[in-house]
Amino acid sequence: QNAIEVGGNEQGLKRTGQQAVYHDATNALSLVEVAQLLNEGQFKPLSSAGSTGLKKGAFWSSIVITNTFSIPNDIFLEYIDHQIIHIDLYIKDKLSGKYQLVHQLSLTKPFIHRPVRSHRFTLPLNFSANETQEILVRFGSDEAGFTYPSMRIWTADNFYEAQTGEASFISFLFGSFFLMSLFALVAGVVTRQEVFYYYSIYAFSKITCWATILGFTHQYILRENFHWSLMSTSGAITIICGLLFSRAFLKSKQFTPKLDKVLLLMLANALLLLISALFQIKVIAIITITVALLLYPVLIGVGFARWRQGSKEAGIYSIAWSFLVIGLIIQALRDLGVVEHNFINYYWPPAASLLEMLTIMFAMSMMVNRLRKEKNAAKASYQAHLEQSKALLEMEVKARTMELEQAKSIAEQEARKDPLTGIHNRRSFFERAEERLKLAQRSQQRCCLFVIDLDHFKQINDSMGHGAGDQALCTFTEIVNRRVRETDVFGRLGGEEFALLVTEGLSTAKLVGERLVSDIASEKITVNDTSFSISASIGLVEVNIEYGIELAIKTADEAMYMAKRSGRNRVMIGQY
Ligand SMILES: Nc1nc2c(ncn2[C@@H]2O[C@H](COP(=O)(O)OP(=O)(O)OP(=O)(O)O)[C@@H](O)[C@H]2O)c(=O)[nH]1
Repeated sequence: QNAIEVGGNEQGLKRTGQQAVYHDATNALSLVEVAQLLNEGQFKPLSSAGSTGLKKGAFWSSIVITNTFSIPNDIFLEYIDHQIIHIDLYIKDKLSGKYQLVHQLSLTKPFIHRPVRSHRFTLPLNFSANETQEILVRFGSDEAGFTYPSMRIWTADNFYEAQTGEASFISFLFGSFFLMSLFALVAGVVTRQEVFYYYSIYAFSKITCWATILGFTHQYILRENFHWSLMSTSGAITIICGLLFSRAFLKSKQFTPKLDKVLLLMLANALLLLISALFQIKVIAIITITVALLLYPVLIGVGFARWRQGSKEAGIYSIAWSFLVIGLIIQALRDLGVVEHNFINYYWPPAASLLEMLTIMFAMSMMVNRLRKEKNAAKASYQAHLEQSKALLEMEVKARTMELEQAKSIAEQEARKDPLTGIHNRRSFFERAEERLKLAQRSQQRCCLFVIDLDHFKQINDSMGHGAGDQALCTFTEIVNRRVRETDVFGRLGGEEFALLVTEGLSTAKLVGERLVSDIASEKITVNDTSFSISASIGLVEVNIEYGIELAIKTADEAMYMAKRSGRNRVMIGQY
């Protein structure tokens, strides 16, 4: 077997390689038996690239290393993947020719037992000047597991320097997850959108998941009691959080109910993974985690379906989830030994996870923007609706007020009218007459007042009936109305007694009165084929405006009675 030459500046670029590997599928071979197999030439190059794939038992690797340095050299062998259950390292004793156990590292042991405090298994070897050491390494897992039977070769100083660089990258990764989790939590409190809380928990679960898978939980938190099942547990929690977040963000239950059923199945599978991890049932854990990861692309489909329905942010979500799925596919290809392990495919899954979270954050900012726009639009439409209702209400109030005013004015007019004849009633006559007298006083006009009473009206009622009496009253009103002018005030004082105020001097008024008497007497009234005529007695007085209307009425009334006494059907002038 060719020796690997190491110098004083090894930077982890050289590997112990997989040139001489033996698979002990029974996991029962002793060190002596394995050394025998090596001597018999049973150690062969590994057929797959890097990883052994999911296999039971242990893998043994034979390595020969020569220190080309002419002084002693401290060399570190670093296992290339995050975790393995057991690594045992044996060195051939130069005197006895037998292999002797030098390091026994195990994931189940407290972290403190590791000879190098690193999250990946690292085994130190001391070489004297130009020394060659024959090494056997046993890579073991309790049941079936992935193994990369190769290790990076470092000189101690370079190893610690590289660790510092890696720590910066990890700090950035976890710091970003933490900030996103915190930011989403605040956004949840502010917006009251439960999707932000899901995102916050999901982002936080990524920290616990990657910290556990990459070995930091063992290094810093659970130093005493770490178990492989914690990796599955943290993975299950992240898958559950991711599914819960996705269902809330994509609203799959509402808009893609069929695909949502698949998501529920995925949730059930993730729960089974969680339970099998908690109860440390490795076979079910491996099956369920494989199913979970194989079904991950379904979420890209749900996002795509929602995007087709018009949700832009769901499209961005699909892109984000694609980053994660591509990362996981690369990891799977590496784990299965299809592609060679390298630094990029080692860190791509957590980096893709960060890229996924950042992209989803962007999708959520789009969602918030959309919600804000929708809220503003709803507010504007509500405002418009409110203003429209207000305008309608104002119009309604105006119309109602107008109707009321009209009704009021009609009622007022009605209140002033005599219901039978339609002329002013007593109260209205007095109001109008007073107004008229004031006007006349201002324009120095003369006014005369008639008090008119129908003659023997009781007889009409008694002989022809009340209806005929009413008819006579109406006909009488019409006759007077024909004679009155706009400036005159004509009203019914009560019963068959009327008053008429005219803006005329006494002589003209007397003529008017006589014409009225003759008009009334000459009018024939026909009720039920029976014709009859009426007559009226009129008392006339020239109004002394200073004395007011009441006294004028009284005086004219007396004159009217004089006319009655003098034989009726005539005009008599009264004196104050
Ligand atoms: N049909 C009718 N009759 C009325 C109305 N108002 C009052 N009367 C009647 O008018 C009559 C007035 O009668 P009297 O006061 O005795 O006077 P008269 O019969 O006209 O006699 P002289 O005035 O002396 O000519 C009464 O019979 C009242 O009932 C009315 O609105 N309609």
